[in-house]
Amino acid sequence: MATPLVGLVGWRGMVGSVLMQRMQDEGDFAFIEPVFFSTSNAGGPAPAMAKNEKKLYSADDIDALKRCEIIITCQGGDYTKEIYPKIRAAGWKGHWIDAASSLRMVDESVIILDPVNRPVIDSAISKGGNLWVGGNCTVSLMLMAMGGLFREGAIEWVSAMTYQAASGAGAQNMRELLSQMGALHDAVKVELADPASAILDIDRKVAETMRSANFPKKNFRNTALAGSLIPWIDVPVEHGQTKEEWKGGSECNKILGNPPFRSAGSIPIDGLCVRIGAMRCHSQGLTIKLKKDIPLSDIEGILASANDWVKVVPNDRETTERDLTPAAVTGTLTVPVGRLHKLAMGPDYLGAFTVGDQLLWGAAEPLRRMLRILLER
Ligand SMILES: NC(=O)C1=CN([C@@H]2O[C@H](COP(=O)(O)OP(=O)(O)OC[C@H]3O[C@@H](n4cnc5c(N)ncnc54)[C@H](OP(=O)(O)O)[C@@H]3O)[C@@H](O)[C@H]2O)C=CC1
Ligand SMILES: N[C@@H](CC(=O)OP(=O)(O)O)C(=O)O
Repeated sequence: MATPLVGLVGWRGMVGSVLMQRMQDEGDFAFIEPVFFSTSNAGGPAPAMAKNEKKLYSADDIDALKRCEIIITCQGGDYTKEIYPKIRAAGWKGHWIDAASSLRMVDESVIILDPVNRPVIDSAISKGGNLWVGGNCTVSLMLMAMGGLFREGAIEWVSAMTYQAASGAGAQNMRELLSQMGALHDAVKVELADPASAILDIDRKVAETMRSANFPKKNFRNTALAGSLIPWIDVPVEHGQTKEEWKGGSECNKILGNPPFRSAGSIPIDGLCVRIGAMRCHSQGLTIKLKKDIPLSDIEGILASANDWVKVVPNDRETTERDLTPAAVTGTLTVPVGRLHKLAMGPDYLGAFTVGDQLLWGAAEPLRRMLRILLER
């Protein structure tokens, strides 16, 4: 391919900014002619990565979008729902790479996570596929961690209990989490400075503060996250699940190229999704029913060999406290998996805990890797 025009939409948002940084880190701009789009500042200056296309185009301008051989969008689902049908109706045959969930489950899309499903991607490319959608962050991070056991066909079912960061709810929610932390600290800072103060007085003041009307909680739908948690993510769907929980089963099976979730031949994957006060790392406690008893040392080898980013953390206290936390993982591509041990239910039940940065492998990284796969064909 000659240097292709690649349209970038949503590049200044939270996911888009992480994507731009990763593309710069990996030298991706050397292989493309970027064309930057905006929903709010058409005609303004494009960012520093621009080469010949120095101004921002309107993200609604179908003719400008159609010039691009590849479009990457992190603008969000509403944008995708409006523009994708229009650009296809206008006859555009280029590659659309999307962070939003809107097109994940349509027949013609592939959910991209190439360290896990490169054969599914390659097969779609050979058949002329041109719609590539990043997976849900929790799903992608679980598959990056457990990809080895899925690849070996060793898993009968998975229950994933999640501990999801504020970033998954958006930039405003990250800010609100910090405001909540600050408000709680402010409420008791005098008592904290006095070593003789009573801890139960501090606790009572903290509880009163998080329940008070002026506690900053608009973005979290009037619920405290700091000092608390929220066991509900996204809208309700069928079977008592939230949409985030439904994505676990539906998207995992699609990524792996299995029959659809809840149909014969698919892997049951289900659990409860919970928002906690981490900034941008999602964690998950996994219960895995294996098809047979596999020795723990073999399991560790299978998991560690699956891709270059998964890291098996020994099941000891010191290493776990050091390496298997959001604080250790945030801002990195490493996906540690640890607490590996056989559960009391039997030798074919595996317990595991994994952590991953939901803006990297959970959002931006699969998109830029898909771009490179298309450029390197
Ligand atoms: N947050 C997440 O964890 C994940 C999100 N996604 C998907 O990515 C989409 C985008 O998410 P996210 O990046 O969090 O959304 P953001 O709200 O951060 O950015 C979306 C757009 O908002 C506009 N915008 C308005 N004000 C600002 C501002 N002050 N700073 C930056 N941008 C601003 C920008 O468009 P413009 O430049 O045109 O004005 C930007 O592209 C989501 O809708 C979702 O579909 C996917 C996986 C994970
Ligand atoms: N829903 C996820 C974030 C997200 O954007 O997911 P999706 O890409 O499936 O819409 C969370 O709250 O953590």
